[in-house]
Amino acid sequence: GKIIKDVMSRGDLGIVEKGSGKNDLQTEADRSAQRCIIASLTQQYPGITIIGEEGPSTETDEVPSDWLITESDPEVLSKICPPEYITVNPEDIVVWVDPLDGTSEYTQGLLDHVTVLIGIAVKGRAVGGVIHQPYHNYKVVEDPKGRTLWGLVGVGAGGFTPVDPPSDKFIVTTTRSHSDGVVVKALEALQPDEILRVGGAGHKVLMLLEGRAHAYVFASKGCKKWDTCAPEAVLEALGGKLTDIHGNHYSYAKDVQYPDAQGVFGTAKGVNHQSLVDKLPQELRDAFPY
Ligand SMILES: Nc1ncnc2c1ncn2[C@@H]1O[C@H](COP(=O)(O)O)[C@@H](O)[C@H]1OP(=O)(O)O
Ligand SMILES: [Mg+2]
Ligand SMILES: [Mg+2]
Ligand SMILES: [Mg+2]
Repeated sequence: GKIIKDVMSRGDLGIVEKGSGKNDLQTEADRSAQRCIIASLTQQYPGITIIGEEGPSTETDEVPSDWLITESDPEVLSKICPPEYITVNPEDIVVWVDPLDGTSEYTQGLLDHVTVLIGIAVKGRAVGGVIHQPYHNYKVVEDPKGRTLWGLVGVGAGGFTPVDPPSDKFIVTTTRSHSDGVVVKALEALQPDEILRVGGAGHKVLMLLEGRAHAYVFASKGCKKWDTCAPEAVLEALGGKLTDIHGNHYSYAKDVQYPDAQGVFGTAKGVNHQSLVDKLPQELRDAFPY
């Protein structure tokens, strides 16, 4: 988070177009935050698989020593770890890193849409996640400290206070920078009272966790495994659900294809996920085959 803020305050974002479609940018903040996270995790956990959005690191990728994070969150360490995670083999663990989610919005100054996502998959299932929001409350406080949410399926979550969505209306959140005709068709099928178009997969799941929307619906193949692993784990640790638009969980095993090719469908705790999925017309679902 600090690296992301430092790049922004220096003013030269170093934007590169990744060229794989519209609004697919990378900045110096994406590159540096990924080097920090991957170097820190690799040093502490050499036996696991770590996959980052900005590609594999190179041998020349020395990071400054003060970028190597070694401390742990005492709140998390005070919890009792479920036995299935204690005995898990490092080979069965994949960590999916999105060093900066919401890059488009970052370059446009919509800073609270930005999150840092670190998702932990065990045997292909997204079970652990950290969502760091470096600019949380930046419009209200002068020098925002940011906040860090975490969740582990079977343990719970922390770093924030969950809120239930309102019961008198139905609010859906979706993309603001990667929309198209199919994305809109899916929203229309759900007949929401309100649509909140905001950036970032992490940020949209925050909207579900804080009761600002009931569902996150993106009928498009633009998201990738690092966008959804951490958000899925935190959401599900608190009783929500995140799947593809057919209602099936993605695998986050090390050999999967990166795109979330069947879209994203997330719901807050207490929302009937399957009955919302069932509202999508068959012809729309047919556009997202396995
Ligand atoms: N077409 C796309 N090309 C590249 N990235 C995408 C695309 N669609 C979604 N994403 C990624 O998923 C996130 C959520 O999408 P959206 O904000 O449109 O709802 C984006 O911030 C972006 O992650 P990132 O910013 O990490 O590259
Ligand atoms: Mg990106
Ligand atoms: Mg992302
Ligand atoms: Mg990213």
